[in-house]
Amino acid sequence: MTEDAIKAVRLTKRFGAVTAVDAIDFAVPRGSVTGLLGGNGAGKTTTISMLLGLLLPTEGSIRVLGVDMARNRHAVLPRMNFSSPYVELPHRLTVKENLVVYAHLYGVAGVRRRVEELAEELDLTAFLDRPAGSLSAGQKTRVALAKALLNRPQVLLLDEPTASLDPDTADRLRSYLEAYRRASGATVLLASHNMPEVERLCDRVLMMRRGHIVDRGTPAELLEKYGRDSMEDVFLDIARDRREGLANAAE
Ligand SMILES: Nc1ncnc2c1ncn2[C@@H]1O[C@H](COP(=O)(O)OP(=O)(O)OP(=O)(O)O)[C@@H](O)[C@H]1O
Repeated sequence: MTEDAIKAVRLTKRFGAVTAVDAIDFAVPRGSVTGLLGGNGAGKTTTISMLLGLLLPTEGSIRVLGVDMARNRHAVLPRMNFSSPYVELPHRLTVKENLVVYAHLYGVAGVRRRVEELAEELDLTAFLDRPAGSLSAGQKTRVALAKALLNRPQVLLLDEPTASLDPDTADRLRSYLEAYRRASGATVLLASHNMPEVERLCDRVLMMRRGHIVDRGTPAELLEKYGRDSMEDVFLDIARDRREGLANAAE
């Protein structure tokens, strides 16, 4: 059994003349929380979409939990899930109806109990019977995370999991994700622009720029490498390609 929950080799996606993801290699170790970072348009969402099988790679391969996604993704999709602010739940269904429908789609055992459990844990009970379309952005984000956890995924892909949450709710959600990871041993790949979140949650990060992975390591390794005190500054150095400049200045 491979140690890596996700392994991508020469993964590439082109949209016509645009190469959104350019022959990237990376591995996400089992049980890790790995941050996928990069500025707007770096290729994070495209990468996550390929990992989920929502977009077909132009070239390259992906293995998730040892399964080749090109050949056999249906063997592994039930053990995965994702949350993204870009995916809307059906608006007219209530929150509870949405969660029940998705739970059935995912083949969850004990649907009502699982929905109640998540509603309690993610503080959704006050609006379970409201149409999903009537929720605030922050409430939608929590419902989307509940949807992503219905099947207790072993591989969880999160695109901006705390976008549009107030600091208190975001903090509680991060604690919840940490507890979920500890209890389940799940692997998490997290795209985020929130660097304090990355420092708190991620064991390691992959830094993307213009379709390439331009650096990687643990947050501590990157802080040391760039001589910075915060991941925010490391992010800016990498996004603006300042490392060589810094290295030259140090010489
Ligand atoms: N369907 C598409 N057709 C054409 N170009 C696309 C398409 N999807 C993404 N792109 C382009 O691919 C590049 C990578 O986009 P992607 O959404 O993966 O970036 P991202 O890192 O997730 O950015 P953000 O932080 O802004 O969400 C961008 O240049 C984008 O315009």
